Formats: sequence, structure tokens, C-alpha cells
Amino acid sequence: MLSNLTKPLSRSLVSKANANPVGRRFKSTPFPSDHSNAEGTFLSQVKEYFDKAAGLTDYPQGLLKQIETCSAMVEVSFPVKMGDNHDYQIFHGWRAEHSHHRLPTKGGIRYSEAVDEQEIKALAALMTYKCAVVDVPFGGAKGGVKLDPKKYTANELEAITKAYAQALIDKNFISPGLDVPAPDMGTGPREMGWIMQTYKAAYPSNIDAAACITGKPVSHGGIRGRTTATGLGVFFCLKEALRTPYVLEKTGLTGGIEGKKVVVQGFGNVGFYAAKFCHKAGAKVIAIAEYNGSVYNENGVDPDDAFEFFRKNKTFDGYTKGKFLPTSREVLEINCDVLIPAALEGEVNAQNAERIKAKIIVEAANGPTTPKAEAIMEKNGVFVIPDLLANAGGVTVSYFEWLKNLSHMRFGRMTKRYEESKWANLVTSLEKSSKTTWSEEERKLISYGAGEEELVNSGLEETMITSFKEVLDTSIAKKTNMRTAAYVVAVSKVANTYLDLGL
Ligand SMILES: NC(=O)C1=CN([C@@H]2O[C@H](COP(=O)(O)OP(=O)(O)OC[C@H]3O[C@@H](n4cnc5c(N)ncnc54)[C@H](OP(=O)(O)O)[C@@H]3O)[C@@H](O)[C@H]2O)C=CC1
Ligand SMILES: O=C(O)CCC(=O)C(=O)O
Repeated sequence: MLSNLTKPLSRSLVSKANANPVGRRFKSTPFPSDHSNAEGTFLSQVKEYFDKAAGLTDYPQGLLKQIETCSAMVEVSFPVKMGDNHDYQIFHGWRAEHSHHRLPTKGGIRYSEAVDEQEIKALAALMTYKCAVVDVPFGGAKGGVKLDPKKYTANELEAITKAYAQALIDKNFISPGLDVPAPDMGTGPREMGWIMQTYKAAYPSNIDAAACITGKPVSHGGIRGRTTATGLGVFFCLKEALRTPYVLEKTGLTGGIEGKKVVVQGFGNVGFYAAKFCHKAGAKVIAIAEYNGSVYNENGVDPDDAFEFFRKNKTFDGYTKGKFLPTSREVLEINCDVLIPAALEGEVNAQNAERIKAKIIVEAANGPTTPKAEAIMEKNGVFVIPDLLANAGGVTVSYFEWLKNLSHMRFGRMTKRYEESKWANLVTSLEKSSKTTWSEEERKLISYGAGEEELVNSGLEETMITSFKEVLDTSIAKKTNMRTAAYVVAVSKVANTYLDLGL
């Protein structure tokens, strides 16, 4: 994909692009994101959001400072033997534990060439606030290694991941009770499995070792529903917004997801599932933007079909069920009802905010909108569901996985059959008393006992809806936007924890 990117646009692509839905000539998207120079670092942006919300609370300045400050940070450099000549390559990684007000701390591990100390600190702070918004009883953390995973083989990635995990273990920055990582950009169940293996090798007698990490493969103590969780949580937030009269009035949209035009940027774990659930509910996913180009179809694209093509070809170029656009960021400006940025931070910034036409933005990525962009879009009436609420489904289900690992049993195992027989008996009684016979299908529908995935998804939906309402109520009460309201909710919960405990 990177090699595609660095290639100059061919003439045919440029001329195709001139007739594009954005209505102007595409430029290639720079990498890493170029917004941070002009609009401050990601960390300074998170601080700006925090300070704005803190100003709406009455907590003492010292307490607010404590909440905002990163508690602990480790930087590790580790050698790994690479390539045919088995020479060492040195890798650099970080892990930030932003807040210890609750333990363990929690947050993903990112593999990207853009990873640096300030990014990891910003992401760790967001984790603290995110956990508080959705009442997940953890402090915030984040880790990352500066590398492009696409440049390494699976064997090399295994060696790098295990070396990074060992470095974190050596510094006590990973353990079921202290700091529990999870997937983020560039990592997934495979990497989580390698980290768990490394931890178990270091602590073979720790019966709770599997709880040292979440997002693992189900065969190794992972939970059904974690892979889809972040995207599904994004969908639940959008669904709730589209049935809330206040939001409909503000945006001028009609209720319900069906028929809504959705644009998704970033077609990885989060973007794919967000697109899939929207499509399943009847929305039209009219554009999907990947790093090396996008697909556009006014009548909607089937995310499963597009994903299958993308998986095989590593590009949308050549996909016949939509028009190929050789760009990513400009797709954010397409005329649509809902925009779901699910890639990098800073993609919606002062340079493009004025041209965003979506009525609702659901921030599936962490930090996709800069403060300057937010101010412009607020003026233009765009309703933004912020990252610390919208993408909290991942950590919510990670919490369920951690609980599963500590209880050493899958959810529903004790209750599924019991529920089924109880409901089956009720149906039989109803049949007898009403002298009717229910079809096998009706019986099944009523008496089906919930298994792990149903319970997880139900817990996720409950969490997202309750949190959305709490943030919306705060936004109305404080006369502020959803992001500031979410930060107010988070700051208040963390501050009260400190006040109850003593600092
Ligand atoms: N995984 C999770 O559970 C959670 C993730 N998030 C956030 O969601 C976002 C996405 O994470 P996730 O889906 O896990 O990561 P993945 O690595 O699975 O996917 C990210 C995708 O975005 C693509 N991408 C990167 N840069 C751009 C760009 N400029 N334009 C378009 N596409 C781009 C990547 O392409 P390529 O492969 O070519 O680089 C990749 O396909 C991140 O901000 C992450 O922090 C938030 C909460 C939880
Ligand atoms: O699942 C988790 O613990 C954390 C997920 C994450 O990194 C995030 O929400 O940004």
C-alpha cells in the first residue's frame, strides 16, 4: 500500500478524479498527518479539550492538574534479529499509564511509523476519559511501537511483539492487576496472543495470567464479540442519535438509520465493522476511504464485498462496484448524512472543516477532529459524537473479557440451558391454556437462551445507550457540545473518585 502511495498519480487517475463527487482535483494524502504542525500536537489538542471542560466544573485547580497529568511513562528500545543476515534491528516503543485512580490501567497497543511519545500520552489520556464516560472501572493507558507492520513478515512481527512485551514485563508495565493492553491500530488478536504467551512464560504459576491482555483470540481466553465491539459501539451511538428528537431537530435529519448516506474513512477493524452494521441496518455506505484510495457509489457499497476485494488486492483500484478515487482525505468532504472517520487523528482539521457536509460525525478513530475544526463545524451545525464516547465499545468489551478471564468461565455457560428450559415450559403452558400450537420457529425465538456473544452485545448496547444519554443530558444542561460534555462527565467521575479516596 505504501508503495502505491508514493507513486505519482497516473494521468488516467487524475482525469477520473476531476469528475469526482468532491468536485475538485485530488491531492495525495500526506503521511504522517500534516495537521499537527499547524494546529499543535495531538497531546496539546487533548489538553485543550480537557481545559475547556475543566473550566465548566468547580473542582480545585490542583485536582484538575492531577487528573490531566500523565502518571507514568516508559520508553523502551529493544533489539530484534531481522532478515537473512540475522543482524539486530533496534525498535523503539512506549507505554504510558495516564491515570492510576483505578487499576488496572487499560488501553491498546499501536504499531505505526507515526507513533511517538506525545501521541501515546494523548491516547493514554483519552483512555482515562473514555473509561470514565462508559463506567469501565479502569485508569487509562496506551502503548505503541514505531514501525510499519506491513514491512515485516509474521515471524518478524512475532519476535518484535514478544520483545516489546518482555520489555514491558521487565518494567512492570503489564499485569492483570496493573496494566492490561489490548489491540489498537496495526495490532489485533494475533499480537495479543503473542503478548499473553510471553507473560505466561514469565509467570507460569499465575492462574490469572490470561487477564494480562484483552482482544486475544477466543481460543486463548478472548471473548466473543470483542473483534466487532468498537464498530458495533459506533453503530449503537449513531442509532441512538438518530432516534433522539433533539439531534434530529439540530441536524434536520429524519429519524432512523435506513437510507442514510454514510461515508467511512479507514477500512480496518473499526471502520469495516462500523460500515457493516450501518449497511445491515439499511444505510447506504456511499464511500469507503482507505489510505491508498477510495471507492464511491451513490447507491451504496456492500462492505463485506468491498472488504473481500480489498483483502485480496490491497487497493480499491479495479473494484467494479464503485468508482475508484485515488485519495483518502478528500472523501471526507463528500455530501453525506453521516461521516465515520475510523483511521488517524487530525484528519478533520482547520484546512477541510469548512467543506465537511455531513450532518453527523461519529468519531470511530481516536482524535480525528482538531479543536479548530470542531469550532468551525459547530458554527455550521455539524453534530459530532466524540471519540471518547463513540469508540468506547472496544474497551467496554475488553472489560467483559478481563472479567471472563478472572472468573475463568465464559458468560452464559451457567444460565443458557436453564433459561431455555424455563421459557420452553412457559410456552408449553401457554399452548395448553390457549389451546394453540406454536411453530418450532416461534418456540425457538421465545425460548432461546443467551450465549456469550448475545450477552456481550447486550451489555455493549446498554453501555453505549446509557452513556450517550448521560453525555447528551450534560451537553444540554451545560449548553455545550457533545465533546465538552463527555469530558465534563469524565472529569467529574475521575475527580469524585479522587475526592472519595483522598489524593
Ligand atoms: N481496535 C480497537 O478496538 C479500537 C480502535 N480505535 C481507533 O480506531 C482507529 C482505527 O483503528 P483500527 O481499526 O483498530 O486499526 P486497523 O489497523 O485495523 O485499521 C486502520 C485502517 O485505517 C487505514 N488508514 C490509515 N491511515 C489512513 C488514512 N489516512 N486514510 C484512510 N485510511 C487510513 C489503515 O490502512 P493501512 O493498513 O494501509 O495503513 C487501516 O486499514 C484508530 O484511531 C484507533 O485508535 C478506537 C477504539 C478501539
Ligand atoms: O480495549 C481496550 O482495552 C482499549 C481499546 C483502545 O485502545 C481504545 O479504545 O482506544
